[in-house]
Amino acid sequence: MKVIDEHRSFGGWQRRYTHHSKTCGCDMTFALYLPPAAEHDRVPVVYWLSGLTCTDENFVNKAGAQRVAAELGIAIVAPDTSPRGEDVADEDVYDLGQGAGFYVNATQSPWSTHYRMYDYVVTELPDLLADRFGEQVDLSREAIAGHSMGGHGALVIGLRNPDRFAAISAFSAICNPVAVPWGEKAFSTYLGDDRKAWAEYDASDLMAHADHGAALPPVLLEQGLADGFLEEQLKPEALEQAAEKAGASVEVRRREGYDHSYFFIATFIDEHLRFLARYMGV
Ligand SMILES: N[C@@H](CCC(=O)N[C@@H](CSC=O)C(=O)NCC(=O)O)C(=O)O
Repeated sequence: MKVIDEHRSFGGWQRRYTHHSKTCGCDMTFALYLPPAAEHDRVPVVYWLSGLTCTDENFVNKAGAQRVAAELGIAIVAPDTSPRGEDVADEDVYDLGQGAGFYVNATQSPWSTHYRMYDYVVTELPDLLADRFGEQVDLSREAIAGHSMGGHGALVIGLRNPDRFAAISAFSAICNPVAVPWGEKAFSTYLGDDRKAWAEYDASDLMAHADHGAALPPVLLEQGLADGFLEEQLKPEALEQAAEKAGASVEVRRREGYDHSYFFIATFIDEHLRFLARYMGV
């Protein structure tokens, strides 16, 4: 593993790392913010999953999360959004291929060779953190967050691993991907035609069929009402209905005038990190 960039930030360190991923079969990049508290204590970890077209850098450079992460004493790890490289399958569109991994384990050729973002985020990345940063981060206190495609990833990963993740934060999330164009396109390409396989990666479906909704991690979902993707792609109402059916805790905050951009995320990221921190015992 190599450090490829580092900056002092609010008394801590914002770094980028590259490493070979066995799961994805290529080099992967991730960003890690370590707050000043990590110099003397093991701090809880928030995973941030970004959206379509993003790398590990968008959140780090645009969300302005470091100030409150430093204050609360939490680490934030932000992986890239897909495997990358010349040998990695791709499409010349923004919503499929590199930059659009959708946090699934692909089963269809040629995607299944490298596109294993679910396993990368759930297993390989935490194992790497435990191995390399075991004195700085406390992996018994984890929470997960994300935006748009990454909001979908955070919801699915959090809901499928309720014993691991204390809480879930999502901005402008794709809440019901099996029922919207972005999700239908990605899932039919990566997972094939069997819609039963799709349901394992649909937050609303997972929540609606949960045995014990009250045992799921609490969700805070932030949604701008001037978001151009809201009607066609995001469907927060499907998650709310599923939560009601399951008895799960989902709070959707609808914000007049806010769009899909990082200006929206930057406005409310402090509240979301405080929400996650509370459930991680900070
Ligand atoms: N057609 C647009 C769409 C790309 C876009 O809006 N990406 C969002 C995430 S959308 C859902 O996953 C994003 O976060 N962009 C990066 C940013 O820094 O704003 C396009 O190609 O631009």
